[in-house]
Amino acid sequence: MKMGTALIYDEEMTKYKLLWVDPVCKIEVPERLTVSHEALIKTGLADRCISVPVREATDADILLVHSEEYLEAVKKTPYMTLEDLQEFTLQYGDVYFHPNIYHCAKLAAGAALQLVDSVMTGKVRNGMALVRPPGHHSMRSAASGFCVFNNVAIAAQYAKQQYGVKRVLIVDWDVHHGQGVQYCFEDDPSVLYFSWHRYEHQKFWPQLKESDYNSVGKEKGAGFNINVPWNKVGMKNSDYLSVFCHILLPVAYEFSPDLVLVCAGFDSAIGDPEGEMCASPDIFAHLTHLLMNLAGGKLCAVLEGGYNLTSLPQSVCQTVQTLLGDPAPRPANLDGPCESALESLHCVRSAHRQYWSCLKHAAELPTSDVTTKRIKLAEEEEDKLKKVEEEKNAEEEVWPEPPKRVAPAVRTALVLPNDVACPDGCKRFSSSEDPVIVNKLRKNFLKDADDSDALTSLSSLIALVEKMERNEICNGLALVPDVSMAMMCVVQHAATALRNRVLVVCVGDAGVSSHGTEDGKTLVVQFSNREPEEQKCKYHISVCLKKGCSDVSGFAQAVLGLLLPLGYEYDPSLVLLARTPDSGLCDSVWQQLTGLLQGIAQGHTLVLMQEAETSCVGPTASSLFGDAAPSLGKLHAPLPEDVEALERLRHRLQVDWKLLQTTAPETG
Ligand SMILES: NCCCNCCCCCC(=O)CS
Ligand SMILES: [Zn+2]
Repeated sequence: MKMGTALIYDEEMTKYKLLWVDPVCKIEVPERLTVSHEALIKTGLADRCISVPVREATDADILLVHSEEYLEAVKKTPYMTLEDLQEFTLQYGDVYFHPNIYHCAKLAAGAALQLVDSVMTGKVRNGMALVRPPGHHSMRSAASGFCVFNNVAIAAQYAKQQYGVKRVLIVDWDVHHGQGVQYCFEDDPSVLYFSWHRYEHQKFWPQLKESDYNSVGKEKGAGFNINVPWNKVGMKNSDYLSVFCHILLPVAYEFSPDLVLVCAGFDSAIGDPEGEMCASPDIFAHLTHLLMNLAGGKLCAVLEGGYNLTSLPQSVCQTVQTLLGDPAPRPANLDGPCESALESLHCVRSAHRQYWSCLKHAAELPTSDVTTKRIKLAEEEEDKLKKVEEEKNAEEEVWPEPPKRVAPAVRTALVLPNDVACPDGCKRFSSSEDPVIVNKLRKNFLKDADDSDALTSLSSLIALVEKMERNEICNGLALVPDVSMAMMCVVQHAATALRNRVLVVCVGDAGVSSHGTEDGKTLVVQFSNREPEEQKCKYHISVCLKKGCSDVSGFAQAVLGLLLPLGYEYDPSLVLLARTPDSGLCDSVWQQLTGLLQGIAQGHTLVLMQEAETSCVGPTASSLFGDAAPSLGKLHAPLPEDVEALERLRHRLQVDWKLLQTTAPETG
């Protein structure tokens, strides 16, 4: 039941601008919206979306967050002279007013509400609103940071009030701290606010103590406010993905939101004069993908910041193309988080370990804050030297255009025994018996070479892999007589034919061939409840969970905090996902796994299942076809021994796999 993606845009929101000289505000220009919308049109993405009109937020909508006196004051601005507008602006910081900005601010908030309506009524699955003025800095009775009304905070309150939404997750990937959102929900356990932001030990705007990692929320809201401070500029894709895998996703799955709102600011992308970060626009394809299996796929992205008129439209397109379900591009060389990011990651995880069972075993804060101080002093020295350097070249950054993301003609192909029905939307696949393949199979694999249906399914499987390699088919599912044999067959074929690496994810106790793990052509990650004999090597990883995969939260944390980082760092061209009937995995967890893994290898996921598991064909096919996986519901605490085992395993593997690191290496 793949539903569409809403796109909300109205050119009226381009009709206000800065009317006087103000070096801080001059970057917030109407062109931000026009270049973004034009890029969506030029790339054909706009036409694939469902266009939803804006509306004006009503007074009642705005009063969900803001005070009457503030609203009444802003209402007067359309009638002000230029001098009055400048006078009025002076009472706030880093923001400007214009005769038409009140109108546009109502449209920006109204656009977010239209998006919530479209998603909550099931008219669309997800969507994006291109708006200005942005919202996440505005507070109950104050404008701030180019923001007038807090679009996303209003949308969250509206969703709770109008649709009885119990839990809202707000992900703020803008490079600034949305202090307005934090203040609005800091004592509210029904709204989990996550923000990363340039901080530089409180030296960066808005220079608030409460933007640091130890602001975790207040009273009942303690634990429901997560701040990830970036204490250096130049953060890259690895830093962003690490924080998603080791902080946001584990907590988000434990929280199990009914709705996800994104403060989609793109000033966290390379080239932006505000953020001065180095993450490439395609990272937003992955950030979006990683959120799309939460809340049954109900995701509303609302534009916040983004001031580089080249990286902004690129990032917007990457986000919308992922919302539409197109496969994400392969993440370019993820070389692990930097030391400063690891510091922040460590501090955030330890500040929140008392609130979230998935973080229970996170390492303590570095005991001697001497260490932290020493690191800080060293950093400050280093930064002073680099500062001049950075100021100069923030604007001169160059980066490659994000790679084209072509969705194959066929999305999902199934290799099924003739008596098993093919779910609608998917394509039944059987290969012409290619004699070359058949003979090779006969020779290498088949015990009794005349086992014709094994031969048929294996040769179809190989043919399917070749079509995936040629990007003619995106992903596939095969019901096979013998999962282990099929796995070995695909791995051996891939090792020779495919230019690239294969990630083998095995759920359950199928015998897994270690072929290709010695030279890294294959990475095997096996989940089971059997204690592994000594860990074989860097490319053959056994994850032992007490109750195997039947413990939802233990398995979920293993997938989010271990499998995903490994998969992203390994960056294979094919993901082989095999399950055996003994796996004990329930459908919804299996669908989450199948959904999440499609962010890797440009979505080339090949699922292998035992022929007997026909009941799992439907759920698997729907996930491969791009439907959001059903929510897992609130996760209870994983078994302590599982969390400890995962921490030990991660600690041991992080030497080889940098995306598994969660603490800064002990400084000497
Ligand atoms: N060059 C660095 C100086 C700091 N400028 C901060 C101005 C407010 C930015 C608000 C914003 O971008 C909303 S997303
Ligand atoms: Zn921003």
